[in-house]
Formats: sequence, C-alpha cells, structure tokens
Amino acid sequence: MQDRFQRQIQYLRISVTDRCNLRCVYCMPAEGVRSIPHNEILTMEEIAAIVEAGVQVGIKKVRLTGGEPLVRRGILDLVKNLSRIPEIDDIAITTNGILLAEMAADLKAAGVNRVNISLDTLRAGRFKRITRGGCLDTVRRGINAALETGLNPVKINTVAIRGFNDDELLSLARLTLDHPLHIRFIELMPIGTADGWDRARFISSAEVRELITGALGTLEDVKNVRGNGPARYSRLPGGRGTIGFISAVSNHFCTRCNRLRLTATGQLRPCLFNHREMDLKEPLRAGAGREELVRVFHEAILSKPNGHDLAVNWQEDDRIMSQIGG
Ligand SMILES: Nc1nc2c(ncn2[C@@H]2O[C@H](COP(=O)(O)OP(=O)(O)OP(=O)(O)O)[C@@H](O)[C@H]2O)c(=O)[nH]1
Ligand SMILES: C[S@@+](CC[C@H](N)C(=O)[O-])C[C@H]1O[C@@H](n2cnc3c(N)ncnc32)[C@H](O)[C@@H]1O
Ligand code: SF4
Ligand code: SF4
Repeated sequence: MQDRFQRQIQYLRISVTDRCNLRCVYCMPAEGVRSIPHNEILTMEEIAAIVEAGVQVGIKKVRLTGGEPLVRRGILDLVKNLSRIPEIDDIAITTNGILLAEMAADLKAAGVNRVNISLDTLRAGRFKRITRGGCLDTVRRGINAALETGLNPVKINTVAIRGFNDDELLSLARLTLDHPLHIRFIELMPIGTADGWDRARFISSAEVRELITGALGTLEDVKNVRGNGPARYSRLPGGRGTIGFISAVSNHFCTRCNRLRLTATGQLRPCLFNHREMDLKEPLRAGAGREELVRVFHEAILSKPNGHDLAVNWQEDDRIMSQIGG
C-alpha cells in the first residue's frame, strides 16, 4: 500500500525481543534495559497473526531483529510459520552473530534467506570493550557458518564511530576484496545510549567513502545486492564483496522509505525517529479479527511522516533501540 508521500510500504521490521546477550556501548546501558514482563511481549503466534494482517496491505518482506533475535525461544518456529505465508518472499535476520554458528543451518532450513551481522571491529580486545563482554571469535565462526550454510547475501553492519573504530574502517573495507561479504558502514544515530553522545563521534558516510577511495581505489556502484533497506552499494576494483553505506543521519533515504516497525510489545511504529505508535497487542488480545488489525496497518501507513531532521537536530530524546529493532 502507498503512503501519503507515494512510497510503497512492503517491508516490516519485527523486534522479537528487547533482550540481548551483548551490551554494545552505543545501544544499551551496561546494566541492560529494564526487562519487560514476559506477558507484555508478543507471543510468536501473535507475531505471525500480525504478519498475516500486514500481508493484506502489501507487506512482502520481513526482518527479525531485536534486541538479539536469536536469544528468543521459538524463533525457528516463527520463521517456519512466516515462510508458509505465500505472499512473504523475503525473510531476513539482523543478529550480533553470537549464536549464529550453532543456529545458521537450522535458520536456513526453517526458511531464513539471509542474515545481517553486526561487527564494529576486528580486534578481540576492542570487540570485548564495545560489546561489554562479547567474544569476537564466536562471531567470526558465526559469519563463516552463515556463508557455508548458503545464507545469501551475508551483510556486515559496522557503525562508524570516531575515536572508537575509525582506525579500522579500511581493514573492514578490505575484507570485501577476498570474501563475498557486504560490509555496510552505518552512521551513528542519536538513539539508544548514543543519545546524548557528543556529535564529534559522528562520521558521515561521505567521509568514510572518501577515506576508502583515497586509500583503496575507485568505488564502482553496484545495483544488484539483495535487500530492502536504505544502503547504497559499491565495489572496490576486483572485490568479491561490496561496500555499503547507510547514511541514516546525513542523507535523505526517507524519500525511499518502504517500511514499518513492529516493537517487541506489539506497537506498530510508522517511523524509527517518531514516537507515534499504534497498538496491535490490545486489540489482538481482546479477540480482534484480521480486519481490525488490517485497519491499524492502514492507519500506521497513512501516518508515516515524510522523514526526519536529524542532520540539523542531532539531540533527540531517549529511545529504546532494542525494543524498536534498529
Ligand atoms: N534512520 C533509519 N535507519 C534505518 C532504517 N532501517 C534500517 N536502518 C538502520 O540500518 C542499519 C542496518 O539495518 P538492518 O537491520 O541490517 O536492515 P536493512 O539495512 O534494512 O537490511 P537489508 O534488507 O539487507 O537492506 C541499522 O542500524 C538500522 O537501524 C530506517 O528506516 N531509518
Ligand atoms: C539494535 S541492533 C538489533 C539486532 C542485533 N542485536 C544486532 O546487533 O545486529 C540492529 C542494528 O542497529 C545498530 N545500532 C544500534 N544502535 C545504533 C546507533 N546508535 N546508531 C547506529 N546504529 C545503531 C546495530 O549496530 C545493529 O547493526
Ligand atoms: S546492537 Fe544489537 S547486539 Fe549490540 S546491544 Fe544492541 S541489540 Fe544487542
Ligand atoms: S527515518 Fe523514518 S521516514 Fe526516514 S527512512 Fe527511517 S523510518 Fe523511514
């Protein structure tokens, strides 16, 4: 279905849990977020029912995210149920990769097409500090498992942060020379625990691109990387993989926006950077039929704003990234 700005909305990002087995410094406080009581979180059956309603307004692509989606019990059954919905033609997961080595084959068998894995550094000590305790080698094994299992494409999400990992951006970009990986540099957003950070930490996509072309050679545009998100892709000369840029703050991919978000507690959220949400859980639990849920989807799509103004208005108030799913 089209929104008020002639954008076709067909992508639903689903946060299946607000919990996580890591505590990345830009995303969560060290103590984690206040745990939401179990009964406030959507059940897997409720999520599937919501997707079935979403299909009626044109949802075709779903992404399971969080928190860490792979810590949610029942995730494989959810994927199986979603893959039985004929209209859904793409099921993807965004994960920190910690549990991927053990789950990649089962995820693929259940119907996951592809995974995006977060990785901000190639140094074990730094990884441990950024994630507050994570093991880099476990994620490396997860990435290898994803490639070996045939989840395709395998994308890496790297948030570029000054004074944090800016000295490694070239090493990460170089990975695309020898590996069929798609490394995406994401602009730091003033959200989660990065909210209130000094803007000096921010590195624009344009700056990363310049750094890469200066050191590694011309980037040629690539159009055919499977995906539904805002990244723009390029390739280094002779590269097996690609380099993507997600200009979440500086650029205006809002004009191409194609998505809605479903929070872990059952709110349909028209825009990442707008508080407005429409409740699906209450009606669902009160026995609403599909038509009623479809009506909420309509309302959400028609209330999508045309964009955000983060480039001029960096300081936003608190958001719980893990509940919204990024
Ligand atoms: N500002 C903004 N950032 C977004 C939006 N969608 C995704 N992102 C950010 O892009 C980064 C990568 O998101 P992913 O979960 O990997 O999903 P994706 O890029 O949509 O995935 P593909 O389908 O593979 O293109 C995350 O940091 C998200 O927060 C959006 O609508 N607005
Ligand atoms: C919230 S996580 C959820 C999925 C999973 N736990 C993971 O880390 O991939 C989704 C994505 O949001 C990104 N993210 C979190 N906080 C961010 C911020 N303040 N700015 C930019 N990206 C952020 C993460 O790096 C990750 O790639
Ligand atoms: S970015 Fe992902 S892995 Fe890191 S704390 Fe947030 S939800 Fe967890
Ligand atoms: S900020 Fe809002 S309008 Fe812009 S791309 Fe993200 S969800 Fe869409």
